[in-house]
Amino acid sequence: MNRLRIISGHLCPAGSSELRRDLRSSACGSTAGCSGEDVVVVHGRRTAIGRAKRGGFKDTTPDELLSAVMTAVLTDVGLPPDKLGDVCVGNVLQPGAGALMARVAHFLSGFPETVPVYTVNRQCSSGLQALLNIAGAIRSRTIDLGLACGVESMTLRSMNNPGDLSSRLSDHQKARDCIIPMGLTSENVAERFGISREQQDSFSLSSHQKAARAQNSGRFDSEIVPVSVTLVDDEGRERQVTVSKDEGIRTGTTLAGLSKLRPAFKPDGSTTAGNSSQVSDGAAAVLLGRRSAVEALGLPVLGVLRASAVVGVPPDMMGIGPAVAIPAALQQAGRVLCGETGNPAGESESQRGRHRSGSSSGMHRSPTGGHAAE
Ligand SMILES: CC(=O)SCCNC(=O)CCNC(=O)[C@H](O)C(C)(C)COP(=O)(O)OP(=O)(O)OC[C@H]1O[C@@H](n2cnc3c(N)ncnc32)[C@H](O)[C@@H]1OP(=O)(O)O
Repeated sequence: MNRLRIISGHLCPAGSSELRRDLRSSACGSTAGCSGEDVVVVHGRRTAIGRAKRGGFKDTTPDELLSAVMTAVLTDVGLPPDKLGDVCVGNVLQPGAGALMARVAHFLSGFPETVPVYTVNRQCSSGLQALLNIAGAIRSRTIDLGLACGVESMTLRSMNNPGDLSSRLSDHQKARDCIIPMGLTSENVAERFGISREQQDSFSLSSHQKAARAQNSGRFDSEIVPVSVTLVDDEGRERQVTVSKDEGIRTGTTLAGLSKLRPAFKPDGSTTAGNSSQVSDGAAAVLLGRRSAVEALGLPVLGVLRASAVVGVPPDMMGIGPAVAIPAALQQAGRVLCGETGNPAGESESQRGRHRSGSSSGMHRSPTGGHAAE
């Protein structure tokens, strides 16, 4: 709820101040202005985010991580699994986008075979796509209740295998751009939008500081499902640990420390281990339903899904996706970001037009789309 309050504080109503109040009341599950057909969020849990290859989940398979959150969400609200109309799992790296892994997790969680499960891969926004798929099935009345999940073990799978691609790739620039390593797409964004190393480091510092404050004051505790796992050390010795804290947060981060780090992807670049997104292992699950069905079962309502948007962006700077998709989702919901001119990072109108007409289909290392839901 606190996060929803903070996010709603970033929004300016497109028309009147009444809209801001509407967002808050619907986020609180109030019935004011609501319909029984609303797609509502009932509950959600996640694992801690583990450091890939060196963290608490390095020896844990993703079906176990997924099963931990699937089980916790239903147990918390007392919902028998046979009430679920469908389960959708977002995954990028596991073979077959994790289809086998998801069905195994499903049975490890005690779900009956009559409840279906499928997986979806929309690169970085695969978990969000799972949520929108479940929401779409609720809206079309295919199901009443569904579980949307996301899971990744970056320890067990590599991002660096592009698979089988056409030799004609080299003839087409956009196609060629799809295999640019993500670190270099980050360098492209920094260069093209003039985001200096200092700006990246100071954003990273403030992100670590905020996350550390939240962790230390226990704000993440209720959303994290503690997972007990076996860890194997370098000598092959096993020990049991319970992972319940995010491992990527560095409480001792300083600007001086960040500024000493070498560029990770390009000798004269500005993306470093300190200001990059990290390589992680973890899982999350969210229970969604039609308001009428949710209320009939006496389940809580955390929020309402009002709008969403998917927008394609150029593959050589795929990281700008959210800057284009969030305003599009807000526009659909009749809201705008405070100070937002609809122009991500100072692009020209013609650039934006090109992005929007771009493909939204994901490619191996360079996702091409942005994704947002409100
Ligand atoms: C939508 C999307 O997110 S798409 C993007 C998907 N994700 C990616 O592409 C991942 C991009 N990131 C990466 O590939 C990796 O994080 C890399 C290559 C940049 C760095 O990988 P690693 O070397 O494993 O990073 P790691 O976190 O271990 O840090 C390496 C060193 O940098 C230094 N360092 C990292 N963070 C900090 C910090 N905040 N302050 C000071 N030093 C730091 C430390 O010396 C650290 O070594 P230590 O852990 O032994 O102390």
